[in-house]
Amino acid sequence: MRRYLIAGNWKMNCGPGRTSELLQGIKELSPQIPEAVDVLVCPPEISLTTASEVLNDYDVYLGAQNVHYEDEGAFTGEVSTGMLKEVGCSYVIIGHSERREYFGETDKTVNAKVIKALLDDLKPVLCVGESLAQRKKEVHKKMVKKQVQAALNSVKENNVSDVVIAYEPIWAIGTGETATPEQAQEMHEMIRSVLSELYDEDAADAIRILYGGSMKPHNAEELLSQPDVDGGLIGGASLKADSFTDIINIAEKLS
Ligand SMILES: O=C(CO)COP(=O)(O)O
Repeated sequence: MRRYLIAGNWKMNCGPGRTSELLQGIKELSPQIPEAVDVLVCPPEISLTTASEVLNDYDVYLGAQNVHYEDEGAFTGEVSTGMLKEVGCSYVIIGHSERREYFGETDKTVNAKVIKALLDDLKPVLCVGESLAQRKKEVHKKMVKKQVQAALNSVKENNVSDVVIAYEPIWAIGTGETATPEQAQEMHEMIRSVLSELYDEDAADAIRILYGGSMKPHNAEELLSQPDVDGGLIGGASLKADSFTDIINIAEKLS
């Protein structure tokens, strides 16, 4: 049985001060994280240390939004897996469409980062998803399949269960437009079938596939009810304590 993972991608929002306030707000609204649900927050790098201190022994995982695939060296502006672990991260988002679009992330770098994260015991949240033009041309399944295959190249069956995949149609990110539950399920099912071509059935079955793209309290229930939707990677609605905890509670109700 896959556990729901409700993850907040804060993007370039919340310095240390706001991070502390937002996490305190979440703690107040949800002093006890429901047992059946895993919760993850991914603040900007500059706020990870503060987040780690505020979270302390609160049952919420900490993640970063990016990582480099080398251990150290002359890579201005980058951070390594070791640094992220040192400040308490256990997850890292890799290959978000914004990084692919604005920062030159490619299938090749995404693959190198996924491999490095797994090697160093960080769980990658691997993002895939098609653009509106690709969906209109009806090549979305082909594109997403290719992204999943490329990102998991050389990833072995014995540690693939630590990978989380986030299907995020680019046309639904920050637009208020959400994939319908049927569209989401269709893509998640396709991704799972790609996983079962690469790995045995049990391994493919254990991998969590999150939906991302304008997930809000009002649409979370129908999205999370889909059999292959195992959680959400939430942008805007994760920046408010009440909407984020509402989605956590919806996941608990469905568990
Ligand atoms: O990109 C996303 C999460 O990674 C989704 O962002 P929104 O929830 O703001 O659409």
